Amino acid sequence: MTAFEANFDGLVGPTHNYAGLSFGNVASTGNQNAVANPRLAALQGLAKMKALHDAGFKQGVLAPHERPSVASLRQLGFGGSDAQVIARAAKEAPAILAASSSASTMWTANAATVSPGADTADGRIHFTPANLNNKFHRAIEHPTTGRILQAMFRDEGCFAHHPALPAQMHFGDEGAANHTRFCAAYDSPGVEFFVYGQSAFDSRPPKPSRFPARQTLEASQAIARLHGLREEAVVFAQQDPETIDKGVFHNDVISVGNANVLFHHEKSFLNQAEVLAEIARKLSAVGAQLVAIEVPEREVSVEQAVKSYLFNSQLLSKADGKQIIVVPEESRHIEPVWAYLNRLTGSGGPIDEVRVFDLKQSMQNGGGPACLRLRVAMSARELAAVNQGVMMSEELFATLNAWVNKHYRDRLDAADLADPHLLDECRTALDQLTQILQLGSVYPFQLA
Ligand SMILES: NCCC[C@H](NC(=O)CCC(=O)O)C(=O)O
Repeated sequence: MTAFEANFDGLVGPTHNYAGLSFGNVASTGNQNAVANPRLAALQGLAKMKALHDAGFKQGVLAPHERPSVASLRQLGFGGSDAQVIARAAKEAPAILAASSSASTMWTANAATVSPGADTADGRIHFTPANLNNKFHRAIEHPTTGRILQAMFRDEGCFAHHPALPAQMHFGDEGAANHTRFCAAYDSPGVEFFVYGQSAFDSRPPKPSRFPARQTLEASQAIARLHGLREEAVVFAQQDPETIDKGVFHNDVISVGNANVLFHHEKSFLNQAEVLAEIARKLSAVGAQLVAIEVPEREVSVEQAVKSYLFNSQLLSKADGKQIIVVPEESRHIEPVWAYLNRLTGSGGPIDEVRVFDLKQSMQNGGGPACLRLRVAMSARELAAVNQGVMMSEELFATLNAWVNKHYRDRLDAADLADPHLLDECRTALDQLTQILQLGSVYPFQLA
């Protein structure tokens, strides 16, 4: 194989907690004030990374951010020393302190949109960090995310970095969670599939009525322009607004694609038949045959898909050409979903193996296997140009496990967020992490 898809998983940060911050994400609001275990969360994520590395897949690590974000709190008028900033926010605005403390950067499917070099006008891999404009706790991620991505993908001959789109609802962008790429091979031209929740400048198409549509058509179109994608190799589709109202806050909760396969629910997109036909037509022009695996509502309902995160799975291509589906434990516990998975892998189709991971700490905030990873399709030359400090290995796994066990608490609730020591613990840990991952200085406390 001369080309690869590498998965960069978000390492869970030391402040992982359940603050109920994401209206429209039913797991997040449903688990508000549950007690979190940041150490376990990080170890669960690392175990998935290591298992996929051991199975022969290219696996990297994306570093967490400095939290609480003192800079954000200062911007909102909390002053004094760092400890005073936290004490004032805890007293006057605990909800804002909680939002500034979220470890939400673990969900790296929302870190950026990435277009491989085979698709872009200049042949480089293009990255645009997502502005995550719909939620305050996520909107503060992109400046540091951009610095970390640049520290990982430094080689200007291979990688191009754009700033996030304007931080405005018209250009709400949630990154790769709403983006899929189909192809015959990872280093041959593909079709990039952008799924949006609403059009910001056109009021005619239907919109969800209960929950927000986070991604706009106009944001997706801007990314396609910035990355220099060919019109004949791009498909835009609107997510079915009724499913957004049932808790499908990102497209990766209702569909997942890899190579020439699109695994999706019957209720994923508006005008679904036309969308699938357009993907198939554009994909055949680049030499691949779309295999669309559609799960009917009568076999797995949208509600069961949201509870189980069946579609928030990873599809990974094996050397034999078949694909593994990586699902969370919750998929095993919902009977119709597990029965479906068994039929799927026994059907003789492209997906012939299931791997199950316990990611409960992340799942309780609405983040499954697919949310935790950012995909970058690369040639062998591009892969060699990545900062090798972030690539998973036996040694890095052992180092990161020890690092987590040394620095992370095993219990964190809302009251703990007022503890000024938490910021010190986070900074000490991250300072070491940037050395382990060879990132240089990327955090506000390192740049001050
Ligand atoms: N791709 C999965 C993203 C999950 C994320 N959850 C959160 O931010 C919940 C945080 C909290 O409620 O504490 C979100 O909704 O954007």
